[in-house]
Amino acid sequence: MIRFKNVNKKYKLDKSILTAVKDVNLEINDGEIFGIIGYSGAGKSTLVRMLDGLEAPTSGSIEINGKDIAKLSSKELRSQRKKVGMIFQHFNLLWSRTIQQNIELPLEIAGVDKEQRHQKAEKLIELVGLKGRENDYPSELSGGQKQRVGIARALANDPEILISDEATSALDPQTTDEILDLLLEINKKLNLTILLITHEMHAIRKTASKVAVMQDGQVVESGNVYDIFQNPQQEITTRFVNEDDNPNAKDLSMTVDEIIKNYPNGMVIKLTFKGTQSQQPVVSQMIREFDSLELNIVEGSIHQTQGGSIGSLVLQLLGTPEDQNKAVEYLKSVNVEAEVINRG
Ligand SMILES: Nc1ncnc2c1ncn2[C@@H]1O[C@H](COP(=O)(O)OP(=O)(O)OP(=O)(O)O)[C@@H](O)[C@H]1O
Repeated sequence: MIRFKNVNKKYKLDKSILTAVKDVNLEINDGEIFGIIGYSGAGKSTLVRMLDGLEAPTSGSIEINGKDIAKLSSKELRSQRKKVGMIFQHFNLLWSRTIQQNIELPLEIAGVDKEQRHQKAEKLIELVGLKGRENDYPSELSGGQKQRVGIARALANDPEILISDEATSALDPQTTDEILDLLLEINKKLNLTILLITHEMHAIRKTASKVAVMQDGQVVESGNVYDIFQNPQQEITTRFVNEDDNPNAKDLSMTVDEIIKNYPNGMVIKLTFKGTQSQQPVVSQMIREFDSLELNIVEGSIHQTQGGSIGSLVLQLLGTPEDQNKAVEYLKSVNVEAEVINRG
C-alpha cells in the first residue's frame, strides 16, 4: 500500500515560498489503478517525485508498504526505487540503442548477466506486443510502439508499482486507448499497482477504479471513478468529466418530439445504465426472451468505467404490444431504468 500522510511540499523562491503540494492524504491499495488528475501546475509531478524518493516532503510522510521513503538509507532507497517503474509522455528512450537494448538497460544497471537480460527482454517484448521489432531503433517506431518499449523497460526490474506520468498525452485517441488497454492487461496479469497521472479524464474513466482530483497542490475531491463520474462535487471535477464527453452531461441529440415523429411505430424506450456490468447481454437476452420482439437502435451513448457502463440507449421495440410491455418489465427486473417515450 502507498500512503501519503499530510504531505506538504514548499519551494523557496527568490522572495516568496511556493506551496506545490498541500495537505495531501491518499491511500492507494496494492493492485489498484489509481488516477491522479489535474491541470498543469496542480502538483502532480511533485507528488510523483516525492513518491520516487527524488525529493522529500517539507512535512508529512509517504509510505510504501509501511516504510517512510524519506527515512530510507541511500542503499534502501536504491532498492526501493527498483520496485517503482515509470513511463513518461516523451518516452525517454535512448535513440542510439535498439528496442531490445533499451529494455535491457535497467537490467544492465542492476548488474544482471547477459543471458538473463536477454531472456527477460524477450518476454517483455512479447508482453507489450513488439515481437519481431527487437532490433529496430526507436526512430523506426510509432508513438504507441515507443510507449510500449517504455512500458517494457519500466517492467524490467519486476516493479510493484508503475507510475504513468502523462504517458498517453502525446498520442492520438486510438493509440491512447491501445496503451490504456495494455496497462489494464498488465495490471491484471502482474497484479501491478498503477498510478496514472494525467489531465485526461478519458484515461481515468477507462482504466482507474479510484481517482484524486488535484488543484493548486490540493486534493479537492477523491473517490471511486464511477461515483465521481455520476456525481462530481467540485467545479473542476465537473469540467474534467464534461471534457470526456460524458454521456450523463448531455441530453439526447434528438428531442422527444423528433423521436416520436421519426419512429411512430411500436414502442420507443430510453434505457439508462448506471453501473450495469454489461448492457449487451441485457438487450440480447431481452430479444431472445420474447418471440415477436424486434428492435431498432434509435440513438445512444454509453461509456465504460471500471465500475460498469453509464449512459443511455434509446430503442424502438417492434412486435406484439404484449411482448413490448413484457420487455419493459423484464428490463426493470434486471435493474435497468426503462422509460417509455412513445407507444405507437
Ligand atoms: N523545483 C521547483 N522549484 C520551484 N517551484 C516548483 C518546482 N517544481 C515544481 N514547482 C512548482 O510547483 C507547482 C506544481 O508543479 P508540478 O510540476 O508538480 O505540477 P503538475 O501538476 O505536474 O503540472 P505539469 O503537468 O505541467 O507538470 C507549480 O507551480 C510549479 O511551478
